[in-house]
This record gives sequence, C-alpha cells and structure tokens, in this order.
Amino acid sequence: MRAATWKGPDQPYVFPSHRISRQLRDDAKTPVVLVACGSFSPVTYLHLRMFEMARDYIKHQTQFEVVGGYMSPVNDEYKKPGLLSARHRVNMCSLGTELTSNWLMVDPWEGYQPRYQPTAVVLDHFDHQINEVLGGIETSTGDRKRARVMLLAGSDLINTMSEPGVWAPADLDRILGRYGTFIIERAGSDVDQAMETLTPWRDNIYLVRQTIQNDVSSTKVRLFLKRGMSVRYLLPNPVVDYIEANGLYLDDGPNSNTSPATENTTASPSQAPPVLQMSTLAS
Ligand SMILES: Nc1ncnc2c1ncn2[C@@H]1O[C@H](COP(=O)(O)OP(=O)(O)OP(=O)(O)O)[C@@H](O)[C@H]1O
Ligand SMILES: NC(=O)c1ccc[n+]([C@@H]2O[C@H](COP(=O)(O)O)[C@@H](O)[C@H]2O)c1
Repeated sequence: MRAATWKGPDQPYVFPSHRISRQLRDDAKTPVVLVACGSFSPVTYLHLRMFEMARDYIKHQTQFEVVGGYMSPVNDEYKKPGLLSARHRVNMCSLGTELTSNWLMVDPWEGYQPRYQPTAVVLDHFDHQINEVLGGIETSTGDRKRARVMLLAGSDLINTMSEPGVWAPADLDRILGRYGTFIIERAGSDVDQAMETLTPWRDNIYLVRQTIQNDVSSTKVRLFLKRGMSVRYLLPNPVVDYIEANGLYLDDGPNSNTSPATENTTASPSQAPPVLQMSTLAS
C-alpha cells in the first residue's frame, strides 16, 4: 500500500504526486487539479464521491481534463468542534483514497504548518508544486501546459463566501478569480442566493448538481460513533477499522465549545455544528 502516513512536521515534506497524470490525453484540453479543503474529521464516502461527481461534470461539460485530485485536511489551529488531530485525519484520508481510488491523493502540508493556512494560500501551494516544481503537464508533442488548480467544495462552503467577515476580499478574488471552483450542491444549502453575491467571478464557478442525493456529514458520523452506533458503509471500511483501532470519536473531542478560526477573519456563524442535524439524532 502506498498510503502516505503522517510523518509529522519534523520530517522533510514531500509533495505527493504519485497519481498525477503527467501527460494530457487530449492536447486541446486544459489540465485541471481538483483540491478539496476541509476538516475531514473523519473522511466520508461523500467526500470521495465529490471528486467523482466533479470529474464526470468536467468530462461531459467542460474543456478541462482532470489530471489529479487532492484532499487537504485543515491545520489543527482551525479549531473547529470535533476536529481530531491532523495526524489522524491525514491517516484516515490516506486510507480512504489509496484503498478506494486510483487517482485521489492526500496532501499533509496544511497539517505540517505551524499555524492555520487560509484556502488562498493552500491553492498557491498546490499551484507552485504542480506548475513550478513539477513543471506542469506534458502534451503529446512534449510541450508543457500549466495545470489549473481549482477548489472543490460543497455548496455550504460557497455560501460562507457571501457572508461578511469569513473570507478576506483579496483571498476571494484569488480563489475565484485566479483559480476557480467546482461546487457540489449540498442538501439544505441554497446556492443560488450565494451565487448572486459572487457574480463578478461567475465564469469561474461551476455548479455540479447531485443527481443522487447523499447528505452524509462528518458531524453525523461523529455523533453515531459517540453513541456506539455503526458507521460502516458510510465511510470506507479501512477508515472504520482505523477509528475503532484508535478509539476515536468516543467523546465530543477537542474544540467542542469553540468556533473555527480563520487567519484573516472572524469565524463564521454558519460553521457552527448544524443544530438541526444534532437534535434530529438526539432523541
Ligand atoms: N453531503 C455533502 N454534500 C456536498 N458537499 C459536502 C458534503 N459533505 C461535505 N461536503 C463538502 O466537503 C468539504 C469538506 O467538508 P468537511 O470536512 O467540512 O465535511 P463535513 O461533513 O461538512 O464536516 P462537519 O460535519 O464536521 O462540518 C466541504 O467543501 C464541504 O462542503
Ligand atoms: N478565509 C479562508 O480562507 C477560509 C474561510 C472559511 C473556511 N475556509 C476553509 O474551508 C474549509 C472548511 O472546512 P469545514 O467545512 O470543515 O469547516 C477549511 O479547509 C478552511 O480552511 C477558509
């Protein structure tokens, strides 16, 4: 197995690139690398499925060609409720991607940093690694094309982009103007309203509808685990085994009374745990 296990910030960092397609299949297309930023505490099948939905959409409806996909688990300093250490989250994402997919990877870089890294900085990191360090993607004639790094996110995340104080305006301009995003529709998040505020960047925002609705969330999974209920078939089996072997999520975990922190900004009220979901399960 080639799963990148957590080595810790003291070990030399190596950018994972073992599953990047280094050559374009269709020279006319623009290579794209999908990057999902999030807590992944723990990673679920829905997180993995987001990449497949985006790849199908890209294949059938755009002039892009997907050459790689990454999960980037957020730094511990994000301090969101239920956020387990980056070590465990990276290990779980590695098990989930390496054992269930042939193209997805996990980058531990965010977790290795001494502090929280805003999403714009994370996308800059990927852009640098793929286009400067690796030199982009080769065409059939041996030329090299820059890959577009694009954010992959659920519609709840895009909704926070229209809320004051959560994202620095310069960061939004970099994320949506320079990079762009694929948004996976999420039940309960009205994306149309958010899109109105984001119209300056609408050409760089692609909305992917979920034709088979799946509303698994990490919050619900954590609640099941805390109550001793099964989460099998909501997450990849190796991740379930890892959680059991390490006795994870048996209590509320770290940051249970805090809101997530972002570098430049105040925390978003919408990032608090979903009260409706909690109370629905609390009977
Ligand atoms: N059911 C879903 N539908 C669409 N997008 C989702 C879904 N679950 C998670 N995502 C997206 O996956 C990314 C990472 O999510 P995150 O790790 O915060 O998962 P989560 O399940 O929302 O976590 P939590 O329940 O802890 O808030 C975010 O962009 C989020 O919008
Ligand atoms: N200002 C910012 O860069 C900013 C604001 C809010 C969320 N985020 C990112 O979005 C992701 C959100 O993850 P959660 O949905 O788990 O809270 C995290 O990776 C976080 O870093 C970034």
